[in-house]
Amino acid sequence: MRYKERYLVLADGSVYRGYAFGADSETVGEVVFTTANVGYPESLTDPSYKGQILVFTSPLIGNYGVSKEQWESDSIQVNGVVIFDLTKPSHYTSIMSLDEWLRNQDVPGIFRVDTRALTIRLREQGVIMGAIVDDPGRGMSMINEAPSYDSINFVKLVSPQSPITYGGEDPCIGIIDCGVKLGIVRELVSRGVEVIRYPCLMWRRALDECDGVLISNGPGNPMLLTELTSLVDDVVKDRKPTLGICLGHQVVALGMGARLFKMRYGHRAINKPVLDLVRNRVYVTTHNHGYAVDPSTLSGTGLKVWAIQPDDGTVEGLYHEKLPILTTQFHPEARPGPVDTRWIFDKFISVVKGESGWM
Ligand SMILES: NC(=O)CC[C@H](N)C(=O)O
Repeated sequence: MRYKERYLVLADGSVYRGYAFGADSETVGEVVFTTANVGYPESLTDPSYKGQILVFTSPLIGNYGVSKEQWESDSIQVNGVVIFDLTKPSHYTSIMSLDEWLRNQDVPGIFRVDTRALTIRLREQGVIMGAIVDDPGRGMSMINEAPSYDSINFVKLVSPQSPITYGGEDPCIGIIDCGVKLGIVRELVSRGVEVIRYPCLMWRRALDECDGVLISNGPGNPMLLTELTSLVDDVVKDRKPTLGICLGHQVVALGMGARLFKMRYGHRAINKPVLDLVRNRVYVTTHNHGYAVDPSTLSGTGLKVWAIQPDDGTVEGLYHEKLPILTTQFHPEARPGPVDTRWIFDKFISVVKGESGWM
């Protein structure tokens, strides 16, 4: 089979040549990379990647195909996919190839890109807008016409329209769903509790109806979510046990008065060490974020750092001195990734039941 040529054009004018796979369409998005060497179905369906073109640094992607249990939402969420080598799948659970899946879901991919050169570019100069196109001449005008990634409220696009209930026993956990990964829902459901996902602007109902709330992960620039600061005010007022994951961690920090910043190229990986400063332990964790909390702005917020990323010192976890609030910048549900931090869900439920405190 002959593949047609396709191009990844970056906003700085650089052009990477490759071949087309997936949908026969073109796209624009923020170009980011993940170093995860497995878990491509989970990453591609993670709503936190909405609006981004995802580059896999691992050279072989697609070798075990796609199966439904791996999906973190009901569709592919990335705008486009960049890989080095595309292979035919071989796995007993696979129902289709990566190529077919992207085609079915109208998501374009490009393979045989020099992903090492591209990743060095993104690491050194930072993430950047880009386009996957068949005609490289069109790339720059598409990028110029598209709104920049940082200016779009993607949470609105991935938050559910109405509550979704999963059966279970007391206590009830309300997920304030800014684009929750199904892995987080599964972690809670598997512990036998009642779980309700609420549209993220319906937090008042979540706080009224549930015993504890989880503010979920989600896509885009958290600094645009100013309406969610009222959610944090209500969490403070109600004193309900709260867990914030990734975007949820950023929303809590923002609502408490801390500031956030955009990282040069973020953390997207399944093997990032996180140092637990309270327990003096290191966990290997899953990450997908491009923004982080500025630790110099935490004084006076009541928030304290309990975990950091030892390579660059980024804040990885916060807790409140007086209120039952804990947050993680990393993903305790993993999906994909190691399960070192699943205990956070056990702890959350015991805090909600009043059996222990967070720390
Ligand atoms: N996984 C997430 O929740 C990502 C949060 C936010 N969109 C960021 O990139 O930092």
